[in-house]
Amino acid sequence: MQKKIQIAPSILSADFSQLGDDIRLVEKGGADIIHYDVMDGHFVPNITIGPLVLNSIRKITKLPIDVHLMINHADNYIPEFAKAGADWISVHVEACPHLHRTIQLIKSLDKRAGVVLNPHTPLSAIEDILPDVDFVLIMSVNPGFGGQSLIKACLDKIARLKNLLIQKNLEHIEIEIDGGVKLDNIQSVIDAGTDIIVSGSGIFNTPDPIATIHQMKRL
Ligand SMILES: O=C(CO)[C@H](O)[C@H](O)COP(=O)(O)O
Repeated sequence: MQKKIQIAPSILSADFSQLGDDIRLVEKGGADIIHYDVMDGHFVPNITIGPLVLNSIRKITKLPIDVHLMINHADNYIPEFAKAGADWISVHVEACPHLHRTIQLIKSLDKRAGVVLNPHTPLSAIEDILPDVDFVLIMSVNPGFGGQSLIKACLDKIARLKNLLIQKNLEHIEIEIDGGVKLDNIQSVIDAGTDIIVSGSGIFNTPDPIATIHQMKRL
């Protein structure tokens, strides 16, 4: 099944003093999705933004907002993120002891549900939850910070996940990558079988983010 590759700028690398303008800019540039990173200072060693900021940006963009929860106790916060305007919500397999229940909670709120794997976590950890999710997010850096280098072994993991989805007749599940994707490595990411490309510094830290998105889309 041929899927359209989608570009999801991660606002972690936006200028928060002009967040609305930066989101409008990437929307104008042809971004398909806005990627929204939530970090709690426990599951990952950094703290970012919560439902309050999400509620504000929901008012200024029509693009789907993809909320990536890098937090412990996700079940306690998912309803609030859903109410604040999330369209997609993903949770880490490493942070959710009752992952099936958490995925069902996301779906009960009519949101697209995703499961996320850290670079060291094997695909076997998500095999049994695959029929319940809409997308799988493969971390290609250790989560917590933007601007890191892509861990190349994660591309092999994407290729193996793609084969697994074909074998299991689950090709409708989308594969998303997050971390270290830039113009100079995006072709290898596409070749591995990725459907959704998250890029933060690779878009916002370039001189012309609109031109960068256009170039990414051309590839
Ligand atoms: O989840 C993340 C970090 O945990 C970010 O979305 C990711 O790192 C994107 O930033 P960059 O493209 O600069 O690597």
